[in-house]
Amino acid sequence: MRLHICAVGRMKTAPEASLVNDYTTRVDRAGRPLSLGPVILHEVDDRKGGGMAGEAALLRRAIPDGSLVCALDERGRTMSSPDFSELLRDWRDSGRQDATFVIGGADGIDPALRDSADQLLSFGKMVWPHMLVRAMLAEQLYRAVSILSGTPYHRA
Ligand SMILES: C[S@@+](CC[C@H](N)C(=O)[O-])C[C@H]1O[C@@H](n2cnc3c(N)ncnc32)[C@H](O)[C@@H]1O
Repeated sequence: MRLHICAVGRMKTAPEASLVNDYTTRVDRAGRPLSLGPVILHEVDDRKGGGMAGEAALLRRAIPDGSLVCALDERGRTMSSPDFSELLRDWRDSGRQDATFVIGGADGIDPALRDSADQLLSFGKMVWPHMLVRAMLAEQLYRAVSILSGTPYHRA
C-alpha cells in the first residue's frame, strides 16, 4: 500500500525537511517486506488566495482515486502508536492500494474535506505547526512499521 502525505505548503529548506526525509526513507526501507510504502509527499500551494476551499480543491486533486483518507486535525481521535499501527495494518489488508494523510495549512482543513475523511487523527488538543506535523506523522509511520515488523524501535 502506497502512503501519501498531501500537505499544504512547500517544505523547501525548512528545518523539518531533514526529519521528514529521514523518517520517510526509513519507512520505505522497513515497510517494503510488509507491503507498506513508499511514502509519497504531495505539496500543494494555493497561489490564487482561495483560502481553505482553494486548498481543499488542490488537496482533493492530489489524493489518488480510491484512496483511504486520514485527515490530521487536533479535533480528531487520539491514538496510541500500537493503535495507529493496527489502523495501518487494517488499511493495508483492506486491499486498497493507497492511504493518504492530509495536513492542512494555517487555517486548517476545509470542513467538507475533513468530514469526508475515513479517519480523523489528532496529535493532541494543542495546535502544532503544519511542517512539524509532517515530521511527527513521518515518525509515527516509521514507528507503526517498526511495531508491525516486531523490531525494538518502539518500547511501550
Ligand atoms: C497550524 S494547523 C491549523 C490549525 C487551524 N487553526 C485549525 O483549526 O485546524 C495546520 C495543520 O496542522 C495539522 N495539525 C496541527 N495540530 C494538530 C494536532 N494537534 N493534531 C493533528 N493535526 C494537527 C492539521 O492538519 C492542521 O490543519
